[in-house]
Amino acid sequence: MSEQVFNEMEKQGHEQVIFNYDKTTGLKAIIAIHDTTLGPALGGCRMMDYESEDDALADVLRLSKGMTYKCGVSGVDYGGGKTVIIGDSKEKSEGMFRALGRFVQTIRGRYYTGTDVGTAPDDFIDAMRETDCIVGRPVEYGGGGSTAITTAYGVWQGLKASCKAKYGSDSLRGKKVAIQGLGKVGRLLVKHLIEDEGAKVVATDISKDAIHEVKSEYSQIETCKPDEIYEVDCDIFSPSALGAVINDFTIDKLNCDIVAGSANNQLQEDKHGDMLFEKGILYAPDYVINAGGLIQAADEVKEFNHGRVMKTTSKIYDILLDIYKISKEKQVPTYKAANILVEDRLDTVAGVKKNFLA
Ligand SMILES: NC(=O)c1ccc[n+]([C@@H]2O[C@H](COP(=O)([O-])OP(=O)(O)OC[C@H]3O[C@@H](n4cnc5c(N)ncnc54)[C@H](O)[C@@H]3O)[C@@H](O)[C@H]2O)c1
Repeated sequence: MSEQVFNEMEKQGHEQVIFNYDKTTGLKAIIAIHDTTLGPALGGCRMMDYESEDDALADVLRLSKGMTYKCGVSGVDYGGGKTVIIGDSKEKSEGMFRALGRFVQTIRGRYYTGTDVGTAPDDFIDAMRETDCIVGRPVEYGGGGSTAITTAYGVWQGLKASCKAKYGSDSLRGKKVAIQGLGKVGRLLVKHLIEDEGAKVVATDISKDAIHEVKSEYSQIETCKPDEIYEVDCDIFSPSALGAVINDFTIDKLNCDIVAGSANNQLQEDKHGDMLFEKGILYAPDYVINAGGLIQAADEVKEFNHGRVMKTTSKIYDILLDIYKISKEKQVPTYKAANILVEDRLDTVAGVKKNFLA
């Protein structure tokens, strides 16, 4: 087992993997720190009933590496980390999160964590009793509140940059955007598109209530059935519900010039990013365009400031333009261009840091 772990760490470039077991609560948590070139590692804590410890380890290694790229591209001074708790999220307890807090504290500021799938901001109130290294805190505890506002703002900026790259102008006036999912982020995106841009919106959701609520505010939007959204004749398809929506079954249905939305892991596999590129559909890499929430969480490490968060989030516009430029110059799909941008930043910062002792 340990040989396997080291092989994987070497292959994926991890710095540290910590196995934590608390004998009082039975907490089993793995913390992975991928890369701290840019600063302390940052990444949420996922709680899942993994089928095996190997599955949990594979997940934490994959997710922590992903955080290095997400932090790197967003311009924040943090590296990639992640925690997984092995267990049923219905069986959470104060003790478990206090124990997690104590383990995180032992890493002494090299890693900050917070909520992810299976955990909620309130769980970390217990962890905060034992550690200073918690982000995504409830507002009463110095947190920034819902990240949906920042995320939707960043997605809006990303849509504008994508239009600039594709059509030469960043105006969305008259552009048709097909939105999949009218949840916390999707409905705020509708607001930006209608009120700030004068765009046309076609939207769908599996929840009739969600559609009704958004329609009652913006009667001008069109709606369609959930499985019809891929085929809508539009300028931009904006996934804002689920992952893996760009896949073998949907890709030929797409009738858009741009794919740009908030959902995580939109490409089922990398090859689907290659296919979008070959079809001439501009893809805004998901971890870049949806980085607003991460930027907000990172800001909490110092002292949350809404204005600063929005300012940093607005840079998603320029970052995407840089990625599109690399993609065009090197003739590589945009998801690969984003990785090139991050790796260049890591090399530069590592170089600067080793030049002399500051
Ligand atoms: N909230 C954030 O700050 C944030 C940050 C980064 C990424 N994301 C990602 O953005 C996406 C949206 O986030 P959210 O916070 O709005 O989530 P949410 O749960 O509030 O909303 C998701 C919406 O999608 C709908 N939906 C589910 N399956 C659907 C389907 N098959 N077709 C159409 N609609 C469907 C749901 O009914 C719900 O209304 C998620 O993928 C999330 O992981 C969110």
